[in-house]
Amino acid sequence: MPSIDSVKVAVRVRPFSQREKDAGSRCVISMNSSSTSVYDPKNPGHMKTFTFDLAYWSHSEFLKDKDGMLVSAGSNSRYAGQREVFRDLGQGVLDNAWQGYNATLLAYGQTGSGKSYSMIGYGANRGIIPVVCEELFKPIQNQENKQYQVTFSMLEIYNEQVIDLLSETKKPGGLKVREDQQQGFYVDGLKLVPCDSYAQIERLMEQGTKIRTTASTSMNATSSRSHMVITIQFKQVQYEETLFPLFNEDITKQSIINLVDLAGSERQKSSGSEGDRLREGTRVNLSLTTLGNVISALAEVAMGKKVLHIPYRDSVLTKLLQSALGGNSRTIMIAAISPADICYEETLSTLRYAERCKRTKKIKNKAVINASPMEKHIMELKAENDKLLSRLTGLGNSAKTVADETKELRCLLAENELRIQAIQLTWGYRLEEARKEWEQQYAAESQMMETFPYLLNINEDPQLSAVLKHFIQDGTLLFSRDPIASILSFSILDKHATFSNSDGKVTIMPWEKGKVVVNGIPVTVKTKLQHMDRVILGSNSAYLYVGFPAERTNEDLSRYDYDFFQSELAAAEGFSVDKLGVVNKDGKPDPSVLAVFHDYIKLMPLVAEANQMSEELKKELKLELKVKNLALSDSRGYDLQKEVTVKVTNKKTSQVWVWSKAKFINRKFLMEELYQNFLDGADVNVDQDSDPFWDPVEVIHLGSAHIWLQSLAYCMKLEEQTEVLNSEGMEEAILLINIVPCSSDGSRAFGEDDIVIDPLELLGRRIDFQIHILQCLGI
Ligand SMILES: Nc1ncnc2c1ncn2[C@@H]1O[C@H](COP(=O)(O)OP(=O)(O)OP(=O)(O)O)[C@@H](O)[C@H]1O
Repeated sequence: MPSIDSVKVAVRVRPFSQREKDAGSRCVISMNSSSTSVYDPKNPGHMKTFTFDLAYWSHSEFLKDKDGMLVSAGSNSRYAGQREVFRDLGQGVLDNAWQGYNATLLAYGQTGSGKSYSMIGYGANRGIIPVVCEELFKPIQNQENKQYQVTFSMLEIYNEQVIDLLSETKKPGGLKVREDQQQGFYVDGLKLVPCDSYAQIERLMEQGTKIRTTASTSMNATSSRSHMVITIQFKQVQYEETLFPLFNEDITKQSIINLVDLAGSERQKSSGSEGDRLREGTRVNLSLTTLGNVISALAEVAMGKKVLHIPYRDSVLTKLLQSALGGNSRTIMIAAISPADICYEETLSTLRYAERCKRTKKIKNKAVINASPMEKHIMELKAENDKLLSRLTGLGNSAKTVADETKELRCLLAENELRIQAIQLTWGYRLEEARKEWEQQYAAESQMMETFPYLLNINEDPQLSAVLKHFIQDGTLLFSRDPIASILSFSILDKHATFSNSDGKVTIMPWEKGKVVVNGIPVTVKTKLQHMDRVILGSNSAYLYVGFPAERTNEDLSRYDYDFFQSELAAAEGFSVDKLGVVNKDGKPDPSVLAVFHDYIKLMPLVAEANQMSEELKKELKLELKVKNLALSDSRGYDLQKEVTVKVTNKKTSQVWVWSKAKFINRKFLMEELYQNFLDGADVNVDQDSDPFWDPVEVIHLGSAHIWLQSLAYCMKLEEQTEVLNSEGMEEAILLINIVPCSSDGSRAFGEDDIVIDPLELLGRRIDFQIHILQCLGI
């Protein structure tokens, strides 16, 4: 009997991050039973309320217990920890699996909103995936007369390519998604590893995370741009005593559990970049956009509208999740949100997305108890043997022809029995092989760690940090793009740097043009490394150097996170919180200054990568981060006094334009797409209108400045002045000018140190200046 079930939606709000705390963020979320309200920080009276199946308050009222678990602080606390979330959502997935139903769990939300925390977890706070896997094996160990077959697979979808996270061999272009009448869509060649214990799954997840980290570095992307799909196939096999031993096995149920950690949702439309003409064209995350379209179409169906086409086939993710979304699976979505006012727009869009999912509830997926193709095959063979047996029994022994037929039937019977045996043997054999493989890998790494110094990768995504180790064995290690060295990284040159390990010392020697930074300082000569040195190779590959075992103490490696590396680099380049100035009465930096600082260090590696891509693609551009002073209160009502922008200079024509942070991030995705095509050998000659590096719309050439006299309601503020040589070799000034409305009394809303230029003054000098208007606020 098919069971009718629906899509379940839960929302979870996390605690403030350090950045949000530093920036003095306010919480804009409140929860009451299953309803979640979000307040507009710019218009506090305005509130929007959503109702989902479940709402988890994980923002406050918690404490850390002795094992490091976050638990509720007292009996009145509303805090929902990992245990509560598992109880409501994970347990259901498990129960489904035991009953033979498919189940799918999706986590949706902007980068850093807590998707991985809920799905995978951090340290003692284990998420749904590990607990589901562990719990799955518990009853298994206590049962007799039953065999349970669990296979595990882990894949990543990045830019519509499927990467097998359990396979060391990387297929160019990724694995293919194919369609089969019976199975639907499946990934051809995906490694399905048989498992018989939770420990094994834990190791596989570790291994998968390593490959994910390598892939994320080589593809020049953080994990927040890829979807991770873990699939567990769970098969229950019952043994029954029968007269014929080979017919003992009876496969009862099979369930497929998909656990999906989706890419950061803000990538759908990099908010704040709406005005950008290139935004619509972005295919940065086709899968996430298509998922939204599929959900919308399903929601329309649910509302009784006629929908001719549900676009499952438009992306890899929706192909793989087709049955989960509209068919044979029970589906749960967790919408992860940040509590902070600065994330208001993203939070609202996450909740709207979740609301659309909720509407698809009415679709009522038809969950059906499954039988696998292999089981079907065994059943067919058994059925055939049943027939052969009854024919055999019906035959007498007398006539010769009958004797011949009997012989033939017995042969067929034996053949089928052997086939059944082969299928059944495969499982045990595969299980043993898989176990041997991971044991070997584990032993090899442990031994290396006890012998050699190594480089530990540091990633922006905490899930992917400190998972890769590059051992520096006796002799030399060449860091290169060579895949054999398993260091495939963007902006790492064919010959980048050489590490040498001799006489108990490790040194690094950059090759010509190979960018190497140690502890924030660029190095060009052979340099000795000390235990815990921070090494950045190329534009953005960060590693912590862990010295010889004798040098190690019990230091806390987690202190050297990605932000630490970037802050150190920024400080070495002369940028620090102190330099930004603004302090409060208590002498502490103003939260807005901290926010600008965090933005700056977050954008630094991205700008370095963009410059690297520009160089390789011969775009002749120079990108630089600039901290811009905003008016104390500007037309957008921002109370920030500073903002980070990216200034782009065309080195050939000296044209200059400035991108907002959001626009730069959006453009950077598009640059990466172009760069990936370049790496794949495709033609990357695009016209200027579709060139993500180029931004002619933003550059307004004023042949003369007199147009500004038409409206004296605006003032111009000189941001920066650059002297350049024009095509005739004459010195020319480029003024970066910010235009803001004058306040009503005619005074200008600028800080004391700002140079405010009068349009009239410009008019007098129009012949001497080529003027690029960079931002026209409020116009
Ligand atoms: N419920 C929670 N309780 C405590 N800390 C949390 C919670 N949710 C998230 N965090 C913390 O917030 C940070 C960001 O969370 P997480 O890595 O899960 O985000 P994400 O949405 O998966 O981001 P990405 O898209 O980059 O993978 C982490 O440091 C995590 O420990």
